[in-house]
Amino acid sequence: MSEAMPVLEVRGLRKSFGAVDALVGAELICPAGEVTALVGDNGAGKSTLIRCITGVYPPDGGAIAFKGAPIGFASPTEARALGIETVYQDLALVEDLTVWQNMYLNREVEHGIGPFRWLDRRRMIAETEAKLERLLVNMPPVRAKVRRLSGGQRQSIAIGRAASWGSALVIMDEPTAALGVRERGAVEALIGRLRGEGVAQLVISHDLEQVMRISDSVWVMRRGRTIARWRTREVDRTRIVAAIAGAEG
Ligand SMILES: Nc1ncnc2c1ncn2[C@@H]1O[C@H](COP(=O)(O)OP(=O)(O)OP(=O)(O)O)[C@@H](O)[C@H]1O
Repeated sequence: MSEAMPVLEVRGLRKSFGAVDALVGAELICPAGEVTALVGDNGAGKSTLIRCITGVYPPDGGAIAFKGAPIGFASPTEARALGIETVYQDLALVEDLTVWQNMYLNREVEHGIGPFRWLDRRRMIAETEAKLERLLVNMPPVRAKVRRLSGGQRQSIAIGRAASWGSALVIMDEPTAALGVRERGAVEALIGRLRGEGVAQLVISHDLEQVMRISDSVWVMRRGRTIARWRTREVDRTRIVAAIAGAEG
């Protein structure tokens, strides 16, 4: 399908919850520098697939390879350590903290040795500015509390944070579902910029217009299975809709 190096490759993934077979043969390839769209009806298995990739759920069968090496993530921490970051719909930002504090949440930089340690506030502020300025069009003040930011700014901060930590793969669950047209445009621009930097991005979206605008390939899931995959430029919306509904594949 693609000439680019696959950062992530999923083969025949299976996962059941009791009697519910959530995944019965999921496939996925996410190449570097590409936006891979994952689509499918409610309950198709998209979230379960992402949770298996990121170590939240152990799969029952199948294989996941990251940069060509097989992985069996035991925890989300391991996935993060390898460079897989996920932006969930709730964004995991702390409203009462500033932009820079959110950027360094659980990754605080300290000065000094032994008991004589303190947070290197100045460095964290400067680095947040440097990292986000490169990616964001309308950069909010890094000292502003997240509570005061617009929905689009929050989403951009969450994606920017995910991308800033040397991530090879950024996974986004409905990144613009709650946004207006302009804010959606800003987030899509950010996704475009990350693509230019060689980051592999996996985007779950119900918005097929958006899928056509931003993705390089589209993977369709239905009832736990990958049933279709295309290069985006070689498919149209009608065919994707038909596949989601089960008329194809
Ligand atoms: N923790 C769980 N326990 C039991 N069943 C689950 C669990 N998580 C998901 N399922 C079931 O697995 C199937 C796949 O669900 P999943 O959430 O992965 O679909 P989805 O494609 O992400 O849907 P949506 O677009 O609504 O988020 C569904 O039948 C769902 O009810």
